[in-house]
Amino acid sequence: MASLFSGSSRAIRHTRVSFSFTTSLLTRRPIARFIHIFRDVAPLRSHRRELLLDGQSVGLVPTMGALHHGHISLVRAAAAENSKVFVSIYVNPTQFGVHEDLDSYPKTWDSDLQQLQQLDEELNKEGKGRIEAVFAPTTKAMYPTLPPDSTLPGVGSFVTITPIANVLEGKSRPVFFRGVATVCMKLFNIVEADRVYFGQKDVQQTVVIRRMVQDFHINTQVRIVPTEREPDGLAMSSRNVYLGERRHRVGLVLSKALRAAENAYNMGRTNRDEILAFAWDVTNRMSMEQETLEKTERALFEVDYISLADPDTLAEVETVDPKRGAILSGAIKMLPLEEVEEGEKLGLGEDKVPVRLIDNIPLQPI
Ligand SMILES: Nc1ncnc2c1ncn2[C@@H]1O[C@H](COP(=O)(O)OP(=O)(O)OP(=O)(O)O)[C@@H](O)[C@H]1O
Ligand SMILES: CC(C)(CO)[C@@H](O)C(=O)[O-]
Ligand code: BAL
Repeated sequence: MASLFSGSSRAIRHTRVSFSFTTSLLTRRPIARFIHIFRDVAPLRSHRRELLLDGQSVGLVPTMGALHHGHISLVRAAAAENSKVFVSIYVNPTQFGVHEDLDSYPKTWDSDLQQLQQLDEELNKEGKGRIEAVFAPTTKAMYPTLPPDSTLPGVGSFVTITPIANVLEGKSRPVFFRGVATVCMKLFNIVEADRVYFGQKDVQQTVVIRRMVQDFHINTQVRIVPTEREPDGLAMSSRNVYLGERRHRVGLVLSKALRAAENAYNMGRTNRDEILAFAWDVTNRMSMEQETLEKTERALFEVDYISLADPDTLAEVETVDPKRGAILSGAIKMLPLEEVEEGEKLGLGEDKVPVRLIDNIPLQPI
């Protein structure tokens, strides 16, 4: 098996193979095709320059790894309208608060590469754009001068997008969007993609990124890809691996609550309190139901927020303007299980890790 590295000596030397085959029209012999892996900025830039001179279009999919179908759908969207796709995999420290789950964030490098390799082979068969490179930078490459700082005062160079970054997720995670905007600015400057791809699941992130691109005149198009869900409706998320069967089942309360509120809007309601009452009814009932159960049967959760907000500013709205639509969103924290049963299907970390779940439904303008 060949080792995998980009054309540069400074790129990662990873012992796994990551290549797919493309067939030469002349010889009909398979030609090994590498997905380049870059760990540093300079070799990626020189490769990017070659692609530019060759007239190739580039789509960038920023991720933190632990890839699932949600990420795959972003890569597919990128491959549908670009000849080359770059996927970044980097668990960015500055978007995690000091007490958040940076250390326990799932890391599945081998499986990530395998998934990308398999997807690239599918894209080849479908005649779509191809996965050209994975950018998995070191922290020194991403934060070249000062080490990344996650404290609120924050020493270093940061991008802040206010007031959008201060509400909803930003209220509970005060450094989150500063970290996201900062790392995305770096990624956009490094890759200089024609288009960048983000998931609807992290709706506030999409609003922050759109605003950043507009305000800083970044020369890229922002594309938003619909939320991929499990068959039961749970929004896919890398953190779902921490949910065992019990917390997964109870965690569905969030998507059900938002769905109930969406139905109220679709039935003609536009008043905030009326719409949100349907969502709160679902979460309150589930909460009460869980509290009556034994510790070995229940999964407790806390609702952080349920919001009805303007699609562009995420400011809360009193009435939905049907011409603008709105964003219904919510966040809950699944608490660790108090007691587990023998043989119970547990998540990674045996369901002792609290898990924050977020979800949203865009209320479409009519
Ligand atoms: N279910 C999903 N459907 C569509 N896009 C998704 C989904 N989940 C994540 N994404 C998008 O993938 C990109 C990378 O996200 P990330 O790597 O943080 O994964 P994640 O599943 O959101 O992880 P977590 O929420 O646990 O941090 C983001 O643009 C995110 O919105
Ligand atoms: C956009 C992102 C990759 C920045 O670290 C991250 O916030 C994510 O995965 O959604
Ligand atoms: N998907 C957003 C990254 C985070 O929650 O940290």
